[in-house]
Amino acid sequence: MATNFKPHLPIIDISPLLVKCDDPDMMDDTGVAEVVRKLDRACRDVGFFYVIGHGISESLMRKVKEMTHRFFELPYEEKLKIKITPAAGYRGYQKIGVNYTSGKQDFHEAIDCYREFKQGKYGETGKVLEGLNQWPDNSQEYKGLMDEYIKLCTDLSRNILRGISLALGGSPYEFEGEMVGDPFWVMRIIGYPGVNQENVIGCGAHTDYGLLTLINQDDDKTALQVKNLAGDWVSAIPIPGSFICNIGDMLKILSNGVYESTLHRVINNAPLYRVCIAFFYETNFDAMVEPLEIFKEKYPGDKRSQVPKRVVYGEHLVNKVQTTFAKLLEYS
Ligand SMILES: N=C(N)NCCCC[C@H](N)C(=O)O
Ligand SMILES: O=C(O)CCC(=O)C(=O)O
Ligand SMILES: [Fe+2]
Repeated sequence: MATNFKPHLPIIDISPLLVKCDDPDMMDDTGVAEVVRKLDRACRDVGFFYVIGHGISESLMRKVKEMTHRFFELPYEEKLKIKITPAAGYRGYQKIGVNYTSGKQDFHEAIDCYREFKQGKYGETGKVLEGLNQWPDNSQEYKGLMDEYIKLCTDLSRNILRGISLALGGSPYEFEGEMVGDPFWVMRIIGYPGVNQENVIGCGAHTDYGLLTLINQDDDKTALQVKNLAGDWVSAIPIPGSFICNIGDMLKILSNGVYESTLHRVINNAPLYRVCIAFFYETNFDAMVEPLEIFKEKYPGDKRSQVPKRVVYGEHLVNKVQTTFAKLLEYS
């Protein structure tokens, strides 16, 4: 890494927030107030930031990526043993070209996972995603590691959202009430072969669907690009040990449009295979998501900002999944 390296996205050390995150008066702490101020700036300016001081060990983050590289190195026949299908609740492995974004094929392969839930819990909408996550059966180790990782990412997301809740001028707990008390999560374990052409897109431009995303990416390739306020694509250069954190569609709605979900895409022009583990922290699956009263009062909105419409999160997710995999049956 060049010594004059200057990332385009803010870097936020959230350790002061984590120390105090169970104290309702955390905002009285000057360290917390400083983190909150930085979160507000980052969420208003670009909607993407690096998180350091997050308490998840760099060795665990690295192990997750190493095991993922090992999985994608397996022969296709092996990987296809845990193939994604509608009957499996859209959980499991998809080969390159199966995933579509805005009607175009993406150049990545992935394992998709969702929080598991009891059959029937979320009615007709939920049925689409019913099933158990699929892991290579010769690797209890991978599943065990990822279960631990998911637990840590869930706690971390909730704690970052306490800071974001304060940043919006609320109590620390605005994102833990009725709509978010039982958070759903999604995880995509993604592999992008290196390609030598500018026009092969690893993942087309999109916003994320939920509240908050935590991205754990390889340290030695730059591929994720973020659209900034000026409309330019800026690279999210890897910072070892950090997560890249970004805002999703549900946070935009809950915040009454004060924080935007930011467009991003992936182009891996490196000669090397890149992996990324994207963890998506979401609202309750069956939540009717609409701007929170407190933020409607604080930010009545001006003519520029369109007030976001309300949506049942599970319906938003299922719509996205079905569009993404509209061509799935042609591949099985
Ligand atoms: N769960 C989330 N956020 N997944 C993001 C995937 C984005 C690409 C997908 N093909 C799409 O068209 O949305
Ligand atoms: O590969 C990445 O860095 C990001 C992937 C992503 O944006 C997504 O899966 O939603
Ligand atoms: Fe994304």
